[in-house]
Parts: sequence; C-alpha cells; structure tokens
Amino acid sequence: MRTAAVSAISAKLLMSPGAEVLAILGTGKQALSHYNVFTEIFSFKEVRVWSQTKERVERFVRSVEGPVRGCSSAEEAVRGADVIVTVTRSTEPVLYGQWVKAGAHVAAVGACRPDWRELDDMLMKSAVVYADSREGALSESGDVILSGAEVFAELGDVINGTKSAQREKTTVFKSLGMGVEDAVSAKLVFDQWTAKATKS
Ligand SMILES: NC(=O)C1=CN([C@@H]2O[C@H](COP(=O)(O)OP(=O)(O)OC[C@H]3O[C@@H](n4cnc5c(N)ncnc54)[C@H](O)[C@@H]3O)[C@@H](O)[C@H]2O)C=CC1
Ligand SMILES: O=C(O)C1=NCCCC1
Repeated sequence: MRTAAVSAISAKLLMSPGAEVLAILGTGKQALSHYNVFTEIFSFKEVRVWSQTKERVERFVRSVEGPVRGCSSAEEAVRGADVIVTVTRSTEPVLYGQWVKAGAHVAAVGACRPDWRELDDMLMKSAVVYADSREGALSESGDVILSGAEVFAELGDVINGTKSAQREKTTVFKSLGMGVEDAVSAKLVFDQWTAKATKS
C-alpha cells in the first residue's frame, strides 16, 4: 500500500488538473493496491487495465468494483490516458512514448533493476523525469540508466517547493521504494493501534 500511496502523491502533484482516464499496465499485487488507492483518492471516469494474458485481465476486472475496463493491448489501454501506472515484472519496455498523450503523467513502479525496462527511450527522453531518490534511480533503474534520461527532481523537492511540478508537460515518476516509506507506514500503523488500545 505504501508504494501505491507514493505513486498517488506523484499523480496529485504532476497529473493534469482535469485528469479523467487512468491506465494500469499489470494486474498483480501492485496493480490492485494502485487501483484501490487511486480510485479512493481521485475520481477517474474510466480505469483501463492490461496484462500479459486475457485471463489475468478478466480476473482483475472481476475482483474490483468501479469504472474498470479490461483491454487487449497495452496500446489500447494507454492511448489518450491522462495517468498511466506501470506495475509489471517486465524486463523490456511495455510502454512506448509514441502511445502516450502529451501532458500525461506516468508512475513507473516496476523495472527496479539496472538492466530492466518498462518504458522506452522515447518516453524517458521526452518526459520530465522525477524520482523518489535520485541516487536510487541512477544506480537501480534500467529506465533511467539505459536511456540516459536526466532526473529533473526528487518528489521531495517538489513537496518542499525547491523544484517545480511541470504538470503541463509529460511527466514520469520513477518509483523504486525507500526505507523511509516503510518507517512512516509503520508509524501510521503503530499510532492507529495505540489510539485504539488506549480507547478500550
Ligand atoms: N517501486 C517500488 O517501490 C516497488 C516496486 N515493485 C515492483 O513492481 C512490479 C510489480 O510487482 P507485483 O505487483 O508485486 O508483482 P506481481 O507478480 O504480483 O504482478 C506482476 C504483473 O506483471 C505482469 N508481467 C510479468 N511479466 C510481464 C511482461 N514480460 N510483460 C508484461 N507484463 C508482465 C504479470 O502478468 C502481472 O500482472 C515488480 O517489478 C516489483 O519488483 C514492487 C514493490 C515496490
Ligand atoms: O521498495 C520495495 O519494497 C521494493 N522496491 C523495488 C523492488 C521490489 C521491492
């Protein structure tokens, strides 16, 4: 859930204000938590989902409620989408810049190894790239390392107001996960548990 929460913060900061269509590539555990968090926080008119097989897409669609539509190709899912979440175990690009609408926001969650990709060079080079950790992105993300794309800012820079949120441009948030996210999540759980325990 903490990974999806961070992706949702990236979307809150970087997606276009009138965003209506969300696309999710992948139908595993991260896809479900992203679906749950994004539909809880935002009001997308349509959520499109694609995965490797028709069976996985159908199973995912049956498992959730809301305005979800299964797609038979990644291209069908992402064409015209305002926000795209990539949550696959792919080692090769599944999302191509030529399909992505200008001004869309991409939260790229998979491909967390230096030789793995989810996004192609065209997208990485044409988008404004943000990361949770610049250091992490430059050592762990194949999409950043192999494309040679510049990391414009960390998400924390945008939250602190030291770097701009370029909503009008196509943006990529490269997520890798950070220990501090686990620490904050653990504190939230502990605080809620303590509050309940003191009441009873
Ligand atoms: N950035 C972060 O903080 C985190 C990133 N991850 C990464 O997110 C990704 C997804 O994780 P989970 O949902 O837990 O995995 P999962 O195994 O539950 O789901 C993986 C999904 O990827 C799809 N997939 C696998 N190979 C593919 C390919 N070649 N092309 C297209 N789709 C493919 C599968 O059909 C499935 O829908 C993994 O790469 C994982 O390492 C996971 C946790 C945190
Ligand atoms: O932050 C995490 O947790 C992970 N990050 C990338 C790879 C899978 C787990």
